[in-house]
Amino acid sequence: MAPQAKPNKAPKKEEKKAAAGSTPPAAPTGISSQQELHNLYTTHFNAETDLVRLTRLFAAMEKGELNEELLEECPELLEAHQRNLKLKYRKTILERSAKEQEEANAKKGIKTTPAAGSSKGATEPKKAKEEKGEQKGAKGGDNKNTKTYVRTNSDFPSAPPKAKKHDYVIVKDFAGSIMGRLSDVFKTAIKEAFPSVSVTLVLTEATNPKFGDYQCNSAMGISAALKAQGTSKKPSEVAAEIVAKLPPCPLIEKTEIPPAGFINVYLNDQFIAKQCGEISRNGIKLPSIESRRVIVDFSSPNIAKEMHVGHLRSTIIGDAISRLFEAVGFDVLRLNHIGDWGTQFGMLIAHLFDEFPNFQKETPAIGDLQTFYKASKKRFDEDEEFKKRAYQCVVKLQNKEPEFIKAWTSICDVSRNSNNAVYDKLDIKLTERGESYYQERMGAIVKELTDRSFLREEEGRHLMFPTGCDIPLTVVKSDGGYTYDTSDLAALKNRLNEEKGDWLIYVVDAGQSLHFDTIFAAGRDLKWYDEAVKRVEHVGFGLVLGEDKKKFKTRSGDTVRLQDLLEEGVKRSEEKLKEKGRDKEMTVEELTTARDAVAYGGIKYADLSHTRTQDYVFSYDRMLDDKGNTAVYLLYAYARIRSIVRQSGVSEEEMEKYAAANELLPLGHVKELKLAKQVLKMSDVILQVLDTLMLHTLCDYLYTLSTTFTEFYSECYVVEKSEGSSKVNMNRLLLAHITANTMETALKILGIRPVPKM
Ligand SMILES: NC(=[NH2+])NCCC[C@H](N)C(=O)O
Repeated sequence: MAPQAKPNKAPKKEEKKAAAGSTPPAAPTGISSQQELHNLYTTHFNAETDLVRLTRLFAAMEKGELNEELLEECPELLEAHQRNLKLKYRKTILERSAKEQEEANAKKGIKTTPAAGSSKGATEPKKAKEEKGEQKGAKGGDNKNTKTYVRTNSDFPSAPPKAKKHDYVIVKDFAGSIMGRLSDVFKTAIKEAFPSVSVTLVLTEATNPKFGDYQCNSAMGISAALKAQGTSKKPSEVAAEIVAKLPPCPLIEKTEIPPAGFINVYLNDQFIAKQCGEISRNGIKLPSIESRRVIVDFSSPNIAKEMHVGHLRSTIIGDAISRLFEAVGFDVLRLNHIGDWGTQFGMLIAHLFDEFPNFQKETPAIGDLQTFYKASKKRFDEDEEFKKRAYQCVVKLQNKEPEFIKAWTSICDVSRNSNNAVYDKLDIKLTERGESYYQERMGAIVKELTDRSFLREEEGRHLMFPTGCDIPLTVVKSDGGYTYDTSDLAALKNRLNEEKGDWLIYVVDAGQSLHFDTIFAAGRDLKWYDEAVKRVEHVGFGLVLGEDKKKFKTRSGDTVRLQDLLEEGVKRSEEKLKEKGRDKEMTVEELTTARDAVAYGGIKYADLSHTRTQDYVFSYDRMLDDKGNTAVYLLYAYARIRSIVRQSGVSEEEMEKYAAANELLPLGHVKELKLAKQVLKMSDVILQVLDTLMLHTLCDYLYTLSTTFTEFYSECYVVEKSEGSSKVNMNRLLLAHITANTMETALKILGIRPVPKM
């Protein structure tokens, strides 16, 4: 966050050191133990220093102005503060999921004690909306090919709790979505069999092949709902009645009802053969979803401060989310909301004038911006005259005086260049739209809030208190300046109204969840958007930790430069490949491609394969391990499948010909079927990730896909050799081919470059 105001400035580090380290007054003579007294004085003196420090922190805390910089003076408090933010974040998530559970139970007729903070009023609108959704689904159902299917969270009960309402991700065409098609028939059957009860469909993948491929677990809920209506029916009876009403469905081979009342669903082999045939003819088809204009705010580092690992997480996650949206045909605007405005530019500009007086004529050779920042900060803290000049620079910059704009641009350019180097390496595309972009718009926001009486003045500051939020937004500071809150209000309105975003996403560390909750609450209070129509959400993530489980830092305790981190990854990845003797089998270009794919893919995958909301430990050794759920493993697995296909000697054209001539890809071996079913799950995984924005689900899927391939390949020959002659099993070859294609699609969504040779 670009600090825009620093009212209760922390004392200079040097001052602090001097105070704590100065010699205590000499002890009076005549005391038995001089040393003891000396110690006492020292303790007292240190306690007093501590007291001053804590009082200052306390005062800031009371004003709600505690920031990380101030907290750095007290590491314990800083840690507690961060823990507190995280706990608050988790609490919100838990409360929301409790509320959802309560709503689901209410629908099933199960009574629960209301969760804290939930009310009747809160559950009702959702229900009404769901009913509206159902109607929409029924209406769209008239047209066979373009069904409108309104998904609700409960279609994927295994999904993590939701943060926001998701009812408006509308699937137009199921393409390969097995879950979608099964939901459709089960919903129809339930509605027909039990028109009086409204329950949410519970459909899951079977956890064990003993229970079939999928399971419908709605009978228990319906049985409970019927009981509440005065009818007694065992879940197994309910299940039987549902099954009796199932419309004919080519997907289903058979169903089974164990005594507990589950409905086990077995997929039809013909259907699998048909789907696989279609994929081998037409390629992987992802479900088609009603197009959305999505705005993804990610990466968003601050100028003048090096991009750090937190920004790296945002960059990797935000890019993968954007790629996912692009893959399903959304209109995506990738925004880099960089911190390029604020009072810190005063000291940077003043320093630039001194260090590079010629900056207007030639590009200043600032080199490392972090060093430049540190130097100017030191002067700012130590030199009153410089500080005064820095403030004047801020005013002149704000007045848009050309010389100052030029200086600001030069500084931004340096930062931009070093960030772009990182983006280029990682194949990341972003549109830069930093805080400065909202300058004029912030004025308009303040006017709107004032005119509509949303601001309250307190000690010269203009605050907004959004409904249900503990901490107000500081819209105007006492010195008349704007804050991070103001720019985010302006950005929110701009993205909703001017950019016409249907879905706004902010990929920012979980520590800022309070900030975003408050901003979004303000947007709703101001009626800028309706939650039922637009999805606006903070996609938070945990910290990056070092192998010591502490915040990721260099040995000397500095922030790790991303350039260095990437370089180190490349170095280690090359060493790894050489260790395996790959350099002897590949050309120099092939080795470089593989090296970079492993290094950058490894870094991305290590991040994406961890549950987003949790902290994760950054470890080169782990990410470059070729065993387990890692990018290296997947890249090897992928290259191996491609090589199996290549070595069969069957060309792409021959495969295409075969696929065109055979509508079905008949598969009989259990391992063939297992692999085919895993391939066919891709669409459902995509839909699930669209709902949750939890990319580790896609990683898990990929990993299972490649281990399933290994199982298949160890039992099923693609090329059968007997007595000098060899015969290619074309169905298996095509199955291998579509497995590799599926992997490629998924890897690309994750932003990982698949390489045909490793
Ligand atoms: N719209 C936003 N606030 N986006 C995120 C900005 C992140 C901010 N620059 C930081 O480094 O913490």
